[in-house]
Amino acid sequence: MAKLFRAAIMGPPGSGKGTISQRIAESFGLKYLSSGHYLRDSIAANTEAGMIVRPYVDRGMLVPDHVMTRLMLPRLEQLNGHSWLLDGFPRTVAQAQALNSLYHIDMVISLNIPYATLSERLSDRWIHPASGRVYNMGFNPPQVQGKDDITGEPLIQHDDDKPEALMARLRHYKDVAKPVIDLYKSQGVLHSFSGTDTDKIWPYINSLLSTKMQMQPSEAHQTQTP
Ligand SMILES: Nc1ccn([C@@H]2O[C@H](COP(=O)(O)OP(=O)(O)OP(=O)(O)O)[C@@H](O)[C@H]2O)c(=O)n1
Ligand SMILES: Nc1nc2c(ncn2[C@@H]2O[C@H](COP(=O)(O)OP(=O)(O)O)[C@@H](O)[C@H]2O)c(=O)[nH]1
Repeated sequence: MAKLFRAAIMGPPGSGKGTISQRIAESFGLKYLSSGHYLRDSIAANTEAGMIVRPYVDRGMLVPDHVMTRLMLPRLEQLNGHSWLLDGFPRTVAQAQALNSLYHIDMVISLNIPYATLSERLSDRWIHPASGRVYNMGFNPPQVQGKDDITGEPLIQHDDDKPEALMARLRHYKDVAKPVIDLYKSQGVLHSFSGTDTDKIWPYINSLLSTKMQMQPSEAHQTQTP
């Protein structure tokens, strides 16, 4: 059986995590698990998890670590036997440590995108809430304006994508993400990408994943251990 590959993607809001994750999932067959989509779906469906996390998500606050790990780790258990890519989890060092205690993470992709680019992208971001499919009116517009390509259902914009909310989200992201990035750097699995265009960054990520996913477990282990 091929070696399972476990990866996570990090980056500020609007950095292209969702867009790149969709490409990775399609090109490499990894299961894509976005904690943000999961939380929003749970809230929309009024599940028990949704009711617990709603007060935090509605205020743009982070859900406490013990709640996040209690929700996400069983989801990963359901993906047993699959390679996966996580987006939005782990968000904090405590979440990364909880994940590390159960799984070996092969690769963490970190996206560094300038603030002006993030702000421009998010003001144009439209989402299909049921699937998490992401559109941008300039970069990847839907075939029919305001409608999801696959289902034809209406697209929505998130309130917190407005420029006035973005600066605070970004500052918060930097504070929380830095120690997580440092942790993965110290484990030798961090790969950072900078730029203003997803289409220019994507070939590098594509080729990195092609190389890493072809490696035998013993080779992969040697490169990842500092
Ligand atoms: N580990 C996580 C992931 C998500 N959230 C909550 O879920 C919301 C949405 O998460 P996400 O979709 O990851 O969105 P943002 O980080 O806000 O933005 P983006 O998708 O643009 O990166 C966050 O605001 C936060 O309230 C959380 O508390 N802890
Ligand atoms: N103009 C432009 N928009 C992009 C690019 N890459 C992604 N986007 C759009 O920018 C927005 C944010 O991307 P998304 O993948 O949702 O980022 P995330 O918040 O990190 O998950 C979406 O509307 C994307 O369609 C790019 O290279 N150029």
